[in-house]
Amino acid sequence: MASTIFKDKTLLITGGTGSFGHTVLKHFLTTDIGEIRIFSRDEKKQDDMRHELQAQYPEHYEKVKFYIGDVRNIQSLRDVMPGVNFIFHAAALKQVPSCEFFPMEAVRTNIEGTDNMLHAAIEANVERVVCLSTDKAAYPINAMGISKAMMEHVITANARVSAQRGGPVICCTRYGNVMCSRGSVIPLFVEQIRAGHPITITDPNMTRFLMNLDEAVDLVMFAFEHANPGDLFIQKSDASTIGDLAKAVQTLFGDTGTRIIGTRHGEKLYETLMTKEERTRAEDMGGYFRVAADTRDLNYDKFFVKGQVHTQADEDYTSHNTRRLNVEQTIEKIMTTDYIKEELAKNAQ
Ligand SMILES: O=c1ccn([C@@H]2O[C@H](COP(=O)(O)OP(=O)(O)O[C@H]3O[C@H](CO)[C@H](O)[C@H](O)[C@H]3O)[C@@H](O)[C@H]2O)c(=O)[nH]1
Repeated sequence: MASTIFKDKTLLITGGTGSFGHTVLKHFLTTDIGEIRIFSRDEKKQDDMRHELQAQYPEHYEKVKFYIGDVRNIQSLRDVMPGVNFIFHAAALKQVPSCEFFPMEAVRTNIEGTDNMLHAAIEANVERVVCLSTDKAAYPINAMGISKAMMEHVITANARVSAQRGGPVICCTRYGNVMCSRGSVIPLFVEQIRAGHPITITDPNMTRFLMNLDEAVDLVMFAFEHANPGDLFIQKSDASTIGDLAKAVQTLFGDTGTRIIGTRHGEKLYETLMTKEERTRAEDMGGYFRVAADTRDLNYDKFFVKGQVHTQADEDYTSHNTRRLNVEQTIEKIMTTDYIKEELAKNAQ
């Protein structure tokens, strides 16, 4: 990727050892970017990443610097900030079941951690911050989604203050399920098939937006380039039913039967990427929507205008009403991931 905007600049990725961080490195490491800082808690994951980079990118790996820290600890964020130009904030607790059982942990990492990061970024005069959220934050019903929804509000509030003071441009992205990410359903199906077990389906009629990691990075890059303070960016995404997703995986890896297990804690039948209320302020930008922040202050009286007041659009933008992939198209979509390509290559050996 040619990225002159990043020439000689320093990019910080919080939660940088995860799948998103790996994909950002794949996109940026060989460009003219100056430095990439990986900030995360787990020294083992950092060490693994360091060795991987040394082997894969012998000429570029020294651009990557590792910082142990925790977004819950603002001092560790202050320590990583000097010299940072841009931030991609990916650090989060993102598993629905674990947040359900430990909701305060989600509060500490997703809400307080994001507030800490933004304060440290504002203090350090960073130029731009893009935060990563999830569809589960729209009309949230589980602790993970609720914590991410609050995170989005923390982002909007800090973006407003930062803009007033000429500080960093802070924005947010929201996306659906990243196919084949750690612990997600596609790798689970593949393992079940390999073990000769039937694959476990919660509800064949459930739908999910399907996105690959490159698309997630593209969305973050789009937000980075186009953001006004407080904007929320959403990528238009396709979806499939879990029944069709299961058939797609079985077509590629074999059919060992299916077993219905029922909906898990905190799950929705479908996900919402953009609510009706957000749609009234959304701008269609082709492959993306921009939902502008509400820039009014608390003095509402002065904004009153006569005439029709739009408070909601007709419909939410959901995984039920977006473009629905059939089994063939779902196969094509999941084939875009490195995971599926690598696992099919193993099968061929
Ligand atoms: O054995 C299973 C497990 C899951 N599913 C279904 O498959 C879909 C996807 O499930 P995942 O567990 O892969 O993903 P979730 O939608 O539950 O979301 C989880 O995985 C996402 C990966 O993109 C994010 O990490 C998110 O935060 C995390 O909670 C859901 O409809 C789920 O009901 C099954 O049919 N059978």
